[in-house]
Amino acid sequence: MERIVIVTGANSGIGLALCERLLTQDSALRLCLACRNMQRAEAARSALLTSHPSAHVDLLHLDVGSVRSVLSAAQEVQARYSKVDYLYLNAGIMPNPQVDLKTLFKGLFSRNVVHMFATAEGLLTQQDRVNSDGLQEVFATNLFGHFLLIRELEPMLCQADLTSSVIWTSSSNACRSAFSLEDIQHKDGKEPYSSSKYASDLISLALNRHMNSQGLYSSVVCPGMVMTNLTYGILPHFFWTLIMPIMWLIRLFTNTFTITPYNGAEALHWLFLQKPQCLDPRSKYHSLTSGFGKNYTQPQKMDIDDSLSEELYSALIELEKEVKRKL
Ligand SMILES: NC(=O)C1=CN([C@@H]2O[C@H](COP(=O)(O)OP(=O)(O)OC[C@H]3O[C@@H](n4cnc5c(N)ncnc54)[C@H](OP(=O)(O)O)[C@@H]3O)[C@@H](O)[C@H]2O)C=CC1
Ligand SMILES: CC(C)CCC[C@@H](C)[C@H]1CC[C@H]2C3=C(CC[C@]12C)[C@@]1(C)CCC(=O)C[C@@H]1CC3
Repeated sequence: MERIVIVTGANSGIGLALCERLLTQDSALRLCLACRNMQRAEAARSALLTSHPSAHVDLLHLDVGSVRSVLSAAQEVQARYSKVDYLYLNAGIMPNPQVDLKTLFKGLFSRNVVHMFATAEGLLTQQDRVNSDGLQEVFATNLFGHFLLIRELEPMLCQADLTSSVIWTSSSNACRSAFSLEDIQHKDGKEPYSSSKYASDLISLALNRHMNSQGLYSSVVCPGMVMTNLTYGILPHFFWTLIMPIMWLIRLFTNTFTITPYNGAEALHWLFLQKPQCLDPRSKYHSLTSGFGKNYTQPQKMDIDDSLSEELYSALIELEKEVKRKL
């Protein structure tokens, strides 16, 4: 039977590289690029069809940061397909990032240097804003829109005698200290990105608890440090060009500098090949690249607990009711 794969944020970076890899793996699958900008989506589709002329590539308009858009995209999916086998929740933003240069230079000469380059913990802040649904934009895009999408697609993901995989592109920057149950949208802090990624780790665990019995399995991935539009937004372009040789050098000391979108998509691709029932709901699957350029996937236990994940799950269900009431 034809497998249906939906990828959010598929028009660039890791999402687009994943699409390329999936089509190389299985040219018979039906790939749906779920994007907010249809011009960019069309360009991505053309690029994919150039390398895979007989592939089935559909486009879906989806702005994950907008409740209305998520609801209508979910309806469109139900009208087009009879089921969804893989749902890659990959779209993400990091608006107005700022690097704390003092922490960076201190870190460079400390024992924590490898950890700092791997996670950027304490190194990055962002300026968030409220979107037209009255939600914090980073939370709405990176977490809540995707959560709503899963909820709306439940009948498509939970089919009798079939399993489905929901795969979140999380991050090594997901940090427990950035997340608070009292402020799930991270209105009051300066690390909304880190908070939203930690929340996705928690939600994945809760989804497994609630949905495994219906055939839905959720996993989280860390693609490593990848050069994409998102990372190019952190420092000026010329600076990245200047330090690029240093980046390749850093790879000799940490396997988390995957650098290219192709390498970053390694774990996302690897999960496509696994039986979802055999995966560990408490592990994050990391894309890693060795100093010699060899790609591999490694699971690492996450710093998450059941009660926190359950409380966040309930909070999101409540928020879902609230936003739907307001429509
Ligand atoms: N690059 C890195 O080092 C790392 C990235 N990640 C995560 O990987 C994922 C992919 O990012 P990456 O490839 O790096 O960066 P890109 O900016 O290249 O890709 C992000 C994608 O998400 C899309 N997107 C953003 N907002 C929305 C929205 N509201 N609705 C629909 N699509 C949206 C973008 O579309 P558009 O082109 O229209 O903006 C784009 O296609 C993100 O979740 C990111 O957090 C995690 C760890 C490390
Ligand atoms: C080479 C150095 C002299 C300068 C680079 C320092 C920082 C800009 C980077 C060090 C670790 C990086 C990192 C990310 C962004 C760029 C760094 C902070 C991410 C936060 C990008 C998005 C993620 O989800 C995780 C990445 C972790 C590592």
